[in-house]
Amino acid sequence: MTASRTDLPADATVAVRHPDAPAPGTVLPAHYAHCFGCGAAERHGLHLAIVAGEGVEVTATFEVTEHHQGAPGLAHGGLLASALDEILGMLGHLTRMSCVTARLETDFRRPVPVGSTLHLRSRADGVAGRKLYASAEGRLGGTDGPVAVRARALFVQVGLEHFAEHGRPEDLEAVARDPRLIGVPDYTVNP
Ligand SMILES: CCCCCCCCCCCCCCCC(=O)SCCNC(=O)CCNC(=O)[C@H](O)C(C)(C)COP(=O)(O)OP(=O)(O)OC[C@H]1O[C@@H](n2cnc3c(N)ncnc32)[C@H](O)[C@@H]1OP(=O)(O)O
Repeated sequence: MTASRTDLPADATVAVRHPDAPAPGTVLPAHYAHCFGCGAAERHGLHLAIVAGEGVEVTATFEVTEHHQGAPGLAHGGLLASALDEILGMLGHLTRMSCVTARLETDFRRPVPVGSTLHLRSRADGVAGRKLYASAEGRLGGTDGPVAVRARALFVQVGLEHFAEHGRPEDLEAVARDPRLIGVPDYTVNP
Protein backbone atom coordinates (compact mmCIF):
# COMPACT_ATOMS: atom_id res chain seq x y z
CA MET A 1 0.00 0.00 0.00
CA THR A 2 1.27 3.50 -0.81
CA ALA A 3 2.31 5.53 2.24
CA SER A 4 -0.09 8.35 3.05
CA ARG A 5 1.21 11.89 3.46
CA THR A 6 -0.21 11.80 7.00
CA ASP A 7 1.75 8.67 7.99
CA LEU A 8 4.17 9.32 10.84
CA PRO A 9 7.71 9.65 9.43
CA ALA A 10 10.49 7.49 10.89
CA ASP A 11 12.11 10.52 12.59
CA ALA A 12 8.91 11.58 14.41
CA THR A 13 9.03 11.97 18.18
CA VAL A 14 6.26 11.81 20.76
CA ALA A 15 4.28 15.05 21.04
CA VAL A 16 4.89 16.60 24.45
CA ARG A 17 2.31 18.40 26.52
CA HIS A 18 3.66 21.86 27.41
CA PRO A 19 4.21 22.32 31.18
CA ASP A 20 1.95 25.39 31.10
CA ALA A 21 -0.82 23.69 29.14
CA PRO A 22 -4.30 24.02 30.68
CA ALA A 23 -5.11 21.22 33.13
CA PRO A 24 -7.16 18.22 31.97
CA GLY A 25 -10.86 19.10 32.16
CA THR A 26 -10.31 22.78 31.29
CA VAL A 27 -12.50 24.23 28.54
CA LEU A 28 -9.95 25.73 26.16
CA PRO A 29 -10.38 29.37 25.17
CA ALA A 30 -11.35 30.00 21.55
CA HIS A 31 -8.18 30.80 19.64
CA TYR A 32 -10.09 33.55 17.81
CA ALA A 33 -13.49 34.95 18.79
CA HIS A 34 -14.66 34.88 15.15
CA CYS A 35 -13.39 31.36 14.41
CA PHE A 36 -16.09 29.36 12.62
CA GLY A 37 -15.26 26.31 14.73
CA CYS A 38 -14.83 27.63 18.26
CA GLY A 39 -15.54 31.38 18.33
CA ALA A 40 -18.41 32.66 20.47
CA ALA A 41 -18.70 35.83 18.37
CA GLU A 42 -19.34 33.92 15.13
CA ARG A 43 -23.15 33.77 14.88
CA HIS A 44 -23.14 31.03 12.23
CA GLY A 45 -20.29 29.02 13.75
CA LEU A 46 -20.13 25.58 15.34
CA HIS A 47 -19.40 27.00 18.83
CA LEU A 48 -17.41 23.93 19.84
CA ALA A 49 -16.43 23.93 23.51
CA ILE A 50 -13.18 21.97 23.43
CA VAL A 51 -11.89 20.38 26.62
CA ALA A 52 -8.27 19.52 27.43
CA GLY A 53 -7.71 15.82 28.09
CA GLU A 54 -4.77 13.89 29.47
CA GLY A 55 -1.55 13.94 27.46
CA VAL A 56 -1.98 15.68 24.13
CA GLU A 57 -5.65 14.96 23.61
CA VAL A 58 -8.83 17.07 23.51
CA THR A 59 -12.54 16.32 23.35
CA ALA A 60 -15.77 18.10 22.47
CA THR A 61 -19.40 17.35 21.77
CA PHE A 62 -21.11 18.61 18.64
CA GLU A 63 -24.89 18.88 18.47
CA VAL A 64 -25.93 18.39 14.84
CA THR A 65 -28.81 20.72 13.95
CA GLU A 66 -30.92 21.53 10.90
CA HIS A 67 -28.38 24.26 10.08
CA HIS A 68 -25.76 21.58 9.37
CA GLN A 69 -27.61 19.63 6.68
CA GLY A 70 -26.23 18.42 3.36
CA ALA A 71 -29.06 16.00 2.49
CA PRO A 72 -32.51 16.05 4.13
CA GLY A 73 -31.99 15.34 7.81
CA LEU A 74 -28.31 14.47 7.42
CA ALA A 75 -25.16 16.42 8.25
CA HIS A 76 -23.03 17.86 5.45
CA GLY A 77 -19.68 16.07 5.12
CA GLY A 78 -17.63 19.23 4.68
CA LEU A 79 -19.11 20.62 7.84
CA LEU A 80 -18.18 17.46 9.76
CA ALA A 81 -14.65 17.83 8.38
CA SER A 82 -14.65 21.40 9.74
CA ALA A 83 -15.52 20.13 13.20
CA LEU A 84 -12.68 17.60 12.99
CA ASP A 85 -10.27 20.25 11.69
CA GLU A 86 -11.14 22.46 14.64
CA ILE A 87 -10.66 19.83 17.30
CA LEU A 88 -7.37 18.81 15.69
CA GLY A 89 -6.15 22.41 15.49
CA MET A 90 -6.86 22.92 19.20
CA LEU A 91 -4.16 20.38 20.08
CA GLY A 92 -1.80 23.34 19.59
CA HIS A 93 -3.15 24.71 22.90
CA LEU A 94 -1.53 21.74 24.65
CA THR A 95 1.76 21.62 22.74
CA ARG A 96 2.02 25.43 22.51
CA MET A 97 2.63 25.21 18.79
CA SER A 98 0.60 27.57 16.63
CA CYS A 99 -0.20 25.29 13.74
CA VAL A 100 -2.28 25.46 10.59
CA THR A 101 -3.77 22.52 8.73
CA ALA A 102 -1.61 21.43 5.81
CA ARG A 103 -3.44 18.18 5.09
CA LEU A 104 -6.70 16.70 6.35
CA GLU A 105 -7.79 13.19 5.34
CA THR A 106 -11.35 12.31 6.33
CA ASP A 107 -13.24 9.02 6.32
CA PHE A 108 -17.02 9.21 6.52
CA ARG A 109 -18.12 5.88 7.98
CA ARG A 110 -21.79 6.45 8.86
CA PRO A 111 -24.42 9.07 8.03
CA VAL A 112 -24.88 11.61 10.84
CA PRO A 113 -28.56 12.50 11.37
CA VAL A 114 -29.80 15.90 12.44
CA GLY A 115 -30.49 15.79 16.17
CA SER A 116 -27.57 13.51 16.95
CA THR A 117 -24.67 14.32 19.24
CA LEU A 118 -21.20 13.64 17.90
CA HIS A 119 -18.55 12.94 20.51
CA LEU A 120 -15.29 14.28 19.11
CA ARG A 121 -11.81 13.35 20.25
CA SER A 122 -8.39 14.23 18.82
CA ARG A 123 -4.88 13.28 19.79
CA ALA A 124 -1.36 14.17 18.69
CA ASP A 125 0.40 11.19 17.16
CA GLY A 126 3.87 12.68 16.80
CA VAL A 127 6.04 15.63 15.89
CA ALA A 128 8.77 15.96 13.25
CA GLY A 129 10.35 19.41 13.14
CA ARG A 130 7.55 21.90 12.42
CA LYS A 131 5.10 19.11 11.57
CA LEU A 132 2.49 17.86 14.01
CA TYR A 133 0.73 14.62 13.06
CA ALA A 134 -2.66 14.05 14.64
CA SER A 135 -5.83 12.01 14.36
CA ALA A 136 -9.45 12.50 15.36
CA GLU A 137 -12.78 10.73 15.40
CA GLY A 138 -16.44 11.48 15.96
CA ARG A 139 -18.68 8.87 17.62
CA LEU A 140 -22.45 8.87 17.49
CA GLY A 141 -24.47 9.14 20.66
CA GLY A 142 -21.71 8.51 23.21
CA THR A 143 -17.97 8.22 23.72
CA ASP A 144 -18.29 4.46 23.10
CA GLY A 145 -20.76 4.88 20.22
CA PRO A 146 -20.06 3.86 16.63
CA VAL A 147 -17.47 5.87 14.72
CA ALA A 148 -19.19 8.10 12.16
CA VAL A 149 -16.21 10.18 11.02
CA ARG A 150 -12.48 9.81 11.37
CA ALA A 151 -9.57 11.99 10.25
CA ARG A 152 -5.82 12.07 10.07
CA ALA A 153 -4.06 15.37 9.68
CA LEU A 154 -0.75 17.09 9.27
CA PHE A 155 -0.39 20.51 10.86
CA VAL A 156 2.56 22.80 10.21
CA GLN A 157 3.83 25.22 12.83
CA VAL A 158 3.83 28.84 11.72
CA GLY A 159 4.86 32.12 13.31
CA LEU A 160 2.65 35.14 13.93
CA GLU A 161 3.82 36.54 10.60
CA HIS A 162 1.71 33.87 8.85
CA PHE A 163 -1.43 35.56 10.18
CA ALA A 164 -0.06 39.11 9.93
CA GLU A 165 0.97 38.68 6.27
CA HIS A 166 -2.07 36.84 4.98
CA GLY A 167 -5.00 38.06 7.09
CA ARG A 168 -7.45 40.68 5.82
CA PRO A 169 -6.25 44.11 7.07
CA GLU A 170 -9.53 45.16 8.71
CA ASP A 171 -9.68 41.96 10.74
CA LEU A 172 -6.03 42.36 11.84
CA GLU A 173 -6.79 45.96 12.81
CA ALA A 174 -9.75 44.77 14.88
CA VAL A 175 -7.41 42.36 16.71
CA ALA A 176 -4.90 45.17 17.29
CA ARG A 177 -7.71 47.29 18.79
CA ASP A 178 -9.00 44.43 20.92
CA PRO A 179 -6.35 41.73 21.55
CA ARG A 180 -8.92 39.78 23.60
CA LEU A 181 -10.27 38.53 20.26
CA ILE A 182 -7.28 36.16 20.26
CA GLY A 183 -7.53 33.54 22.99
CA VAL A 184 -4.13 31.88 22.75
CA PRO A 185 -1.05 32.76 24.78
CA ASP A 186 1.84 34.33 22.90
CA TYR A 187 3.50 30.98 22.45
CA THR A 188 4.75 31.66 18.95
CA VAL A 189 6.94 34.42 20.36
CA ASN A 190 7.79 32.84 23.73
CA PRO A 191 7.67 29.07 23.27
C1 LIG B 1 -2.13 38.52 14.57
C2 LIG B 1 -3.12 37.30 14.71
C3 LIG B 1 -2.63 36.10 15.45
C4 LIG B 1 -3.55 34.88 15.38
C5 LIG B 1 -3.02 33.74 16.18
C6 LIG B 1 -3.92 32.53 16.07
C7 LIG B 1 -3.09 31.28 16.40
C8 LIG B 1 -3.89 30.01 16.39
C9 LIG B 1 -4.32 29.56 15.03
C10 LIG B 1 -4.86 28.19 15.06
C11 LIG B 1 -5.71 27.98 13.84
C12 LIG B 1 -6.36 26.63 13.86
C13 LIG B 1 -7.64 26.65 13.07
C14 LIG B 1 -8.05 25.28 12.68
C15 LIG B 1 -7.11 24.77 11.65
C16 LIG B 1 -7.26 25.53 10.33
O1 LIG B 1 -8.29 25.50 9.73
S1 LIG B 1 -5.89 26.38 9.73
C17 LIG B 1 -6.50 27.08 8.15
C18 LIG B 1 -6.32 26.15 6.97
N1 LIG B 1 -4.92 25.99 6.61
C19 LIG B 1 -4.24 26.92 5.93
O2 LIG B 1 -4.74 27.98 5.58
C20 LIG B 1 -2.79 26.61 5.61
C21 LIG B 1 -2.45 27.04 4.18
N2 LIG B 1 -1.09 26.55 3.83
C22 LIG B 1 0.00 27.24 4.14
O3 LIG B 1 -0.05 28.37 4.64
C23 LIG B 1 1.35 26.61 3.87
O4 LIG B 1 1.23 25.64 2.83
C24 LIG B 1 1.92 25.89 5.16
C25 LIG B 1 0.99 24.77 5.66
C26 LIG B 1 2.14 26.94 6.27
C27 LIG B 1 3.27 25.24 4.80
O5 LIG B 1 4.06 26.18 4.14
P1 LIG B 1 5.57 26.49 4.61
O6 LIG B 1 5.56 27.12 5.96
O7 LIG B 1 6.21 27.25 3.50
O8 LIG B 1 6.23 25.08 4.81
P2 LIG B 1 6.69 24.00 3.73
O9 LIG B 1 8.18 24.07 3.68
O10 LIG B 1 5.91 24.08 2.46
O11 LIG B 1 6.23 22.66 4.49
C28 LIG B 1 6.80 22.30 5.75
C29 LIG B 1 6.81 20.78 5.80
O12 LIG B 1 5.43 20.32 5.75
C30 LIG B 1 5.24 19.46 4.61
N3 LIG B 1 3.94 19.76 4.01
C31 LIG B 1 3.40 20.97 3.77
N4 LIG B 1 2.17 20.82 3.22
C32 LIG B 1 1.93 19.50 3.15
C33 LIG B 1 0.83 18.71 2.68
N5 LIG B 1 -0.28 19.27 2.21
N6 LIG B 1 0.93 17.36 2.77
C34 LIG B 1 2.05 16.76 3.26
N7 LIG B 1 3.13 17.47 3.73
C35 LIG B 1 3.06 18.81 3.65
C36 LIG B 1 6.37 19.82 3.64
O13 LIG B 1 6.66 18.75 2.78
C37 LIG B 1 7.50 20.13 4.61
O14 LIG B 1 8.06 18.92 5.06
P3 LIG B 1 9.65 18.83 5.42
O15 LIG B 1 10.35 19.27 4.17
O16 LIG B 1 9.88 19.76 6.60
O17 LIG B 1 9.85 17.39 5.76
